[in-house]
Amino acid sequence: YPGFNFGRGRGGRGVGGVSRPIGGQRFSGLSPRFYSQSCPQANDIVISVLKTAISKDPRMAASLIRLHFHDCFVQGCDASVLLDDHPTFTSEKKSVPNKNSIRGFEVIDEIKAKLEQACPQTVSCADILALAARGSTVLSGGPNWELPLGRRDSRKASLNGSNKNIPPPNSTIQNLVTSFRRQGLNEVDLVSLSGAHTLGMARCTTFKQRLYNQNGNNQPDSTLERSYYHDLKGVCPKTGGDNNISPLDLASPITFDNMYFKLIMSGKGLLTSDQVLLSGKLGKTMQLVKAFADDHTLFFNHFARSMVRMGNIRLVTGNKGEVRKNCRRIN
Ligand code: HEM
Ligand SMILES: [Ca+2]
Ligand SMILES: [Ca+2]
Repeated sequence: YPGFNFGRGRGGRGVGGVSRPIGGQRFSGLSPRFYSQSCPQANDIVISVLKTAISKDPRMAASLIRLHFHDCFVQGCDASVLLDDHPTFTSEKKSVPNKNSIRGFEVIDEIKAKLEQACPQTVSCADILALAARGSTVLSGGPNWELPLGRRDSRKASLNGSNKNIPPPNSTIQNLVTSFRRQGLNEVDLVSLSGAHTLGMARCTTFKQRLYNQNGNNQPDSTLERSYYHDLKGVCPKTGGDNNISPLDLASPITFDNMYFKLIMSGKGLLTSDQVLLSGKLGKTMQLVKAFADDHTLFFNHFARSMVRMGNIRLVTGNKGEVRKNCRRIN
């Protein structure tokens, strides 16, 4: 199809060369068959490394899914999140949402090393993040989907973008909708992608405010269920313990299921940003939380679709990019 720049992994141009906004379902310039000639074993290699990593550390699946999210929301899905400090930019690893928080870099390095052996300088680090997120979802019991590939790696990172674009855990529902909309994602994407919190852990510092002073009146968040509130105080005391961790889904933290939404229905969402999907008085997100709590297939289908949409976020203009040899450094 003319103008589609098929398989070249640049994207950002719509039909007839007209600039399009990022994200959404608009054509991304990616293809699920991008590596079918150049590296047909790419996904198998990813899965085999993931299997070992997740069996050693079951939380790793969660951490890798989150890494893809934190990449895509900053300059698009270009592996900017993987870059270490460089003379011309500061690593995104130092941003407020990422510092002492994101993990999984060693697993990405291991996947990259195996892929460089099998197919030198072929599979981008940005695609590795997307493949690792999908593989982690599947290996945790979640949905599978056809994954568009052909992303290119950035030649810079944006610490500032990372601080600005990744929403904080105390976000209001309006903040969340705005933040997702800025990436070309809608309320449905917000709710389905938040369902990734069916896996993984969060530090005390990310939910402490809810326990002790949610509204500046030294009172807990009234939307927090009582017994859960008491349990959380045990993990997260008023002073200290900031790095203690608690599961985002207390019932099934290493299984990808719709338990997250059931817990929100009973006032047991961990973060403000989780609970406001229901309590924020926004009809659309409230209805979706209920629908996903009732129907796990509906959630799985939406999650898969929204992951593809998130994975398509890219810059409209910008550098040509490259396929990095080492995900931590530009070539
Ligand atoms: C809607 C806005 C979101 C907010 C405010 C948010 C916030 C957070 C916070 C604060 C943590 C805990 C971090 C820590 O304690 O260091 C976390 C963990 C996590 N987030 Fe989100 N998140 C959001 C959306 C997403 C999305 C879209 C995904 C993926 C599609 C995602 C996947 C995860 C996962 C899997 C974890 C657990 C990570 C681990 O255990 O290592 N989150 N999130
Ligand atoms: Ca990025
Ligand atoms: Ca779960």
